[in-house]
Amino acid sequence: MKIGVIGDDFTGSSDIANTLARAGARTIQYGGIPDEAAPENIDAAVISLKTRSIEPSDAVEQSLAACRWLKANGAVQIVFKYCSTFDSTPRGNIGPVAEALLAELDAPLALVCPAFPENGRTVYQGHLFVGDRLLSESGMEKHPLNPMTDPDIRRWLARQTKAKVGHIALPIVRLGALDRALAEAASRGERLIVADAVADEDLLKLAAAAANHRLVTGGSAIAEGLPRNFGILPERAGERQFEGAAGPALVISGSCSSATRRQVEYHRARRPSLMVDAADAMEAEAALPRILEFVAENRGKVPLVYSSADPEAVTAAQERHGREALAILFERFFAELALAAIEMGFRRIVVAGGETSGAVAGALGPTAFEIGPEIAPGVPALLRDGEPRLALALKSGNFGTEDFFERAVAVLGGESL
Ligand SMILES: Nc1ncnc2c1ncn2[C@@H]1O[C@H](COP(=O)(O)OP(=O)(O)O)[C@@H](O)[C@H]1O
Ligand SMILES: O=C(O)[C@@H](O)C(=O)COP(=O)(O)O
Repeated sequence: MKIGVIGDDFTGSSDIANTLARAGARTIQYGGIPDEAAPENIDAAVISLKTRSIEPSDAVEQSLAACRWLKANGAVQIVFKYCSTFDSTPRGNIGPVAEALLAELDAPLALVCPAFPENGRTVYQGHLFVGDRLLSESGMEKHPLNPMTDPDIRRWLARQTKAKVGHIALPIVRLGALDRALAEAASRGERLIVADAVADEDLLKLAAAAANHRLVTGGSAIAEGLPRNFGILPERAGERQFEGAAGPALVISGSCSSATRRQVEYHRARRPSLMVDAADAMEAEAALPRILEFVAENRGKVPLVYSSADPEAVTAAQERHGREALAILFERFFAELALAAIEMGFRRIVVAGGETSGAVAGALGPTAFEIGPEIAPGVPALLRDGEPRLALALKSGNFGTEDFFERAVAVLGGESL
């Protein structure tokens, strides 16, 4: 293995696994730190953690354990994957984890590259944009767990870490003067270097400049250019084949992002759909049988079960029940629902929401996933080739077009779009 990735949530991990596979790297994605050794013939392994919204000290501990497993399995370069909208709070966890990984890898510095131009996330003058809006005016300022209220990534990151934060501006990236800029940053004692990037070409230049870096941090798009540093070329991506899984499909949505709420509306207008509210999540034992009955009745019709709600409803529910307590209850509820549906014979599962996906994937236990075709930018189909064989699409809240759920169900069944 050449590249070892530590992902801070499950959907983000499948996003970067997809990018690496597209770039020609033979990639495997693990749910958690595996018990066994990595296969000999892979180029990249992605360990999906669920560390985005936990205590910083826990996130550091788990990330270091993942880093050690990857190093022990031959990884030459470690990538710390976080969200392209830099999802974190003033306490972390991006800063504390990045700082701990720098120390673990004895690395002088690392790039900080959240930009993901294909999905509209760009960094300019150290500020993160989503489309033509600053991050803090993009809807992310109302995220249920990590409201992103400051678009200046340098300032936001500096609140999270003692490591000195630097910045490389777009003209330096474009002029190809990166080696010198990085050497100067190191001489100033800067350790986490926020890099401007507004197009894929910028990220390719940054990836080339990071060829000898032990640690790279960022969203998935920085990974497009990393395999070629090891002589791995995109042509191999054509070798990917995917049969998918046969069997009924279920869609679960715990994301409250605006893109997911549009997807829920689209699906609701066409397919059987049922909303789960805070009271259901709190009384899961009573609510689950009713919801499973709905799922069973609609087997074969791609039923949707969702808790996605608008920001006002989310805030009201959080004020009543507590933000974290409620998040945990919904996540546990959806994980149980997914397991019960699999027990009932469902074989294609689509989940919207990073934390929600992490909870569902976590309930499947330590698992290795094969990376299938891309359903939407940043979202691959995944296959668990165990007993039973399952096809999954685990979608970041913000990704995908309106009709994502039905597209996903088709791809998971082995159809090409
Ligand atoms: N109706 C709701 N009210 C409050 N919190 C909710 C509601 N529905 C889902 N949640 C919680 O909000 C969080 C959404 O995060 P996540 O699943 O990562 O979605 P995204 O990918 O959009 O960030 C989860 O922890 C989920 O349990
Ligand atoms: O980088 C991204 O935007 C995604 O890969 C990602 O991390 C998604 O996180 P959620 O929106 O919380 O699913």
